[in-house]
Amino acid sequence: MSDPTTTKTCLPSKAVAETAQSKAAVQSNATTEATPLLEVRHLTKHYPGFTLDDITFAIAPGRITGFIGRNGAGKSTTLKCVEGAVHPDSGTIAYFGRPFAGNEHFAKQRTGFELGGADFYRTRRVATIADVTRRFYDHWDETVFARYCQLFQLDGCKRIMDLSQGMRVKLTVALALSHHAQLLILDEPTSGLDPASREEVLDILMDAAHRENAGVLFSTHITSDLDKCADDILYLRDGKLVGSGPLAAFKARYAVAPLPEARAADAPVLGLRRTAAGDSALVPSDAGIGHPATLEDIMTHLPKEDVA
Ligand SMILES: Nc1ncnc2c1ncn2[C@@H]1O[C@H](COP(=O)(O)OP(=O)(O)OP(=O)(O)O)[C@@H](O)[C@H]1O
Repeated sequence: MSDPTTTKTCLPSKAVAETAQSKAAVQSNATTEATPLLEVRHLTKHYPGFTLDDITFAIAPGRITGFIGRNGAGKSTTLKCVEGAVHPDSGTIAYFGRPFAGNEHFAKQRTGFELGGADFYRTRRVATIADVTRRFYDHWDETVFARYCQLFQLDGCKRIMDLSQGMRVKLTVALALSHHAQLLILDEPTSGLDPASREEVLDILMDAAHRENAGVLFSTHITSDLDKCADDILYLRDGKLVGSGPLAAFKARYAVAPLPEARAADAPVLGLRRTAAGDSALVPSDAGIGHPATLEDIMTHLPKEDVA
């Protein structure tokens, strides 16, 4: 890779000089393998007409968790509660073994959030956003940020409102990754990206997890994102967690068969999908019929009550 200092940015030279905080310093605070980076227990949030209902999960070091669910399932509400932007009605949130309440600064120094915040600063320039962000983080690494600016071709002189949607996503991912976070929490980081850029972002998340031992939690509607890189899955439906744990084990629970075959075998029909070839049914894999379900199959076979 070429010299990152040649990246086209408007970054103040003083900030550039404040380069290379020691990663070891961050990792000296690292938790043990046994301690989840993030532990959410019984999280509940009520809105009129919607309840995020008793959500419990944990994020471990070195693993990527894909957070999926249909529009309005409650993914962003969950992530905003975890970030502290929304106050839950009940439940507990702990980062690195410490309760979030009372330890927010500790948690945020070690966590990279990408929850769409850059959109609030539409008239500001990329370099200004970077400047504000670097002041907050004790372990901000200018070299890393410059490298991402170069990789993503981010122009520091541009205003947020003048960036494409994809460039905004790349900026927020770059900001999240530039302070040696041990945990990354990203809301739809690949939305609006072209396929090549999506691959770049996913590769970066995989590097963070598998080389740096960071934990990653990210929401997406793109099931191929998860097929590419997720170790674990959280599946929300109507505010309830209906699936969690290793992705392979989750998928192995399901099979897909033509509806008549499912009926003939007296298999429980968990979901239905209308196709040109006829109705297809999502069934438990131990029914012994059909073919293994893909994640896309599981997501697109609607619960029977939603189809009726
Ligand atoms: N501030 C709010 N006030 C009232 N209702 C809200 C608020 N924020 C979210 N909701 C509601 O909570 C529900 C879940 O929304 P949320 O944005 O968490 O879903 P999501 O899974 O992230 O959806 P999408 O995939 O479309 O982004 C929706 O019914 C939404 O209207």
